[in-house]
Amino acid sequence: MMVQLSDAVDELEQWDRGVALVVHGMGGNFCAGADLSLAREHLRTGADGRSMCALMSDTLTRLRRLPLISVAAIDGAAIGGGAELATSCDFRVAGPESNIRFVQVKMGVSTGWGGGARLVGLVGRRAALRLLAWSPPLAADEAAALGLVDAVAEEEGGALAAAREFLGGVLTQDAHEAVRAVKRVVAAADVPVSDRLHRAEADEFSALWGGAHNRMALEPPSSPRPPRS
Ligand SMILES: CC[C@H](C(=O)O)C(=O)SCCNC(=O)CCNC(=O)[C@H](O)C(C)(C)COP(=O)(O)OP(=O)(O)OC[C@H]1O[C@@H](n2cnc3c(N)ncnc32)[C@H](O)[C@@H]1OP(=O)(O)O
Repeated sequence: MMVQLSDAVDELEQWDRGVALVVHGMGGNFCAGADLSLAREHLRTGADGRSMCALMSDTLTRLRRLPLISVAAIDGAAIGGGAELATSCDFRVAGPESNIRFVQVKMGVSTGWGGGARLVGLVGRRAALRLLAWSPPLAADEAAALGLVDAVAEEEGGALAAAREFLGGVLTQDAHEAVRAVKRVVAAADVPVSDRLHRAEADEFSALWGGAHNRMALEPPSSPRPPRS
């Protein structure tokens, strides 16, 4: 999935007539983060963790810098890397029963895909630290109150339709080139800072990935693991 996402962003970078993008999940959840089976079997060391961060940080940064207005349509769970993916979009629209949870600390790591730095930008320093260090499951209305979610759909399963509605004004006006231009202007504003922060975040992640706490947290649920809350 990570490679597919990167390939999808490659394609979107070539889409010169587009103006908007909605990122959504399938099967009732937005995204459950990294594939835990893959991580258990094939991503065992800090060096593996660094490679994963390099790919995902690059992919999500490129997604964020596309000259398209991007909206994450969040029904169900956006967990771990899924929460980081949600922060890489320009806006988030969530179902009323959705939850966003940064479980990284429970997994024995920090954020590593640039989501920590983006979260500070979205909700501020104190709220970001609370969401990252305590890992509470964040309900849609609380996420909206923090400014992490921009609109809450009327019913669960309705995030995709609500995201389309959210984008309505941008899609109907005859100013595609101008919208792409303002998105490029906004995206350029955070380039030097975000590149430096994402490297530091990947360093923190890879120093912890593959460590004892992380290995235990990656075990299947039947095995002993540290409590999540
Ligand atoms: C690189 C680290 C990165 C980070 O934190 O930065 C990560 O993303 S680590 C991954 C963090 N994600 C999780 O810990 C997700 C754990 N899963 C859940 O909380 C739930 O499964 C949930 C809320 C996504 C869905 O719950 P629901 O009740 O709807 O379904 P099930 O729990 O029965 O799950 C169905 C099926 O999917 C498998 N599953 C879920 N998440 C993952 C995952 N991340 N990787 C691989 N497989 C996953 C789950 O085991 C079930 O499989 P089954 O064979 O049917 O038992």
